[in-house]
Amino acid sequence: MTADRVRTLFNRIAPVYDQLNTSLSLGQHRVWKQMAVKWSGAATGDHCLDVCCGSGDLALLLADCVGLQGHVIGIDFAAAQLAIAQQRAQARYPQPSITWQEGDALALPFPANHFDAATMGYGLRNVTDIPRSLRELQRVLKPGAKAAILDFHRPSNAMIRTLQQWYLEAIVVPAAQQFDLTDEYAYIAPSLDRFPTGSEQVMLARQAGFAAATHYPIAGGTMGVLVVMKG
Ligand SMILES: C/C(=C\Cc1cc(O)c2ccccc2c1O)CCC[C@H](C)CCC[C@H](C)CCCC(C)C
Ligand SMILES: C[S@@+](CC[C@H](N)C(=O)[O-])C[C@H]1O[C@@H](n2cnc3c(N)ncnc32)[C@H](O)[C@@H]1O
Repeated sequence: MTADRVRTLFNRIAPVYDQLNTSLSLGQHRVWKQMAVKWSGAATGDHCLDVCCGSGDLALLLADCVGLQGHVIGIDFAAAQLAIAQQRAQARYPQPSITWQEGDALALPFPANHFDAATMGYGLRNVTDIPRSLRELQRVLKPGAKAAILDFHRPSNAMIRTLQQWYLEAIVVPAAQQFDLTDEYAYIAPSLDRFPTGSEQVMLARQAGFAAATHYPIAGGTMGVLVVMKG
């Protein structure tokens, strides 16, 4: 799938993206995102980056960590997703210290060695060049800084893999049908088939220049968090 088609897909699903995530994961996606933010090491006063921020879930959680003394930049190339993120942030008091920026994860508009921590939630599987995205993430982190990359993947356990595929086919795609988004949500399954396993992600992270990389399976192995650190 080309970058333009990915952008179009996420612009199209933006109005119902959050509500479907919540209903389809029974609210668990918030827990998985909180885990990723915790593992990023973001702390009070930090300057953090949320890559492929979408409607802003992880950026808003990062902002809670860094407080008003810190700052978070959420970057995404789907304007409709960023508009939702902006609305959600503006509904908060006090206004979180976040900048929403339209941009490409494959060419981050930031200097090298700039961020204290970063997150990427369900974004790495959707970029068109995973090694380049990892190299960009490594470039913009400060030495010693970490990033937590949360995403789905195919579990190694055959029974859980079958259950995951059943859930996607029998629950997720039919649920999207009510919003005429069947094709958009049917994209998830083949995207999982193409996505590297946990150990492959670790190898890709090391090849991208990260000094350390560990993959933590969560949600019964249907997802995972790749925690990387810049040397
Ligand atoms: C926040 C979640 C998914 C984000 C997401 C990621 C994508 O790449 C998409 C692509 C196209 C359309 C939508 C998305 C998208 O929303 C996770 C929660 C929502 C999931 C759709 C729920 C699916 C649950 C998993 C398949 C795990 C099943 C567990 C099994 C029953 C053991
Ligand atoms: C599944 S959403 C994840 C959104 C959010 N991180 C979350 O956890 O809900 C994937 C996001 O990645 C964005 N995306 C995909 N490829 C991108 C790229 N090359 N540059 C910037 N954003 C990209 C899409 O526009 C979409 O908003």
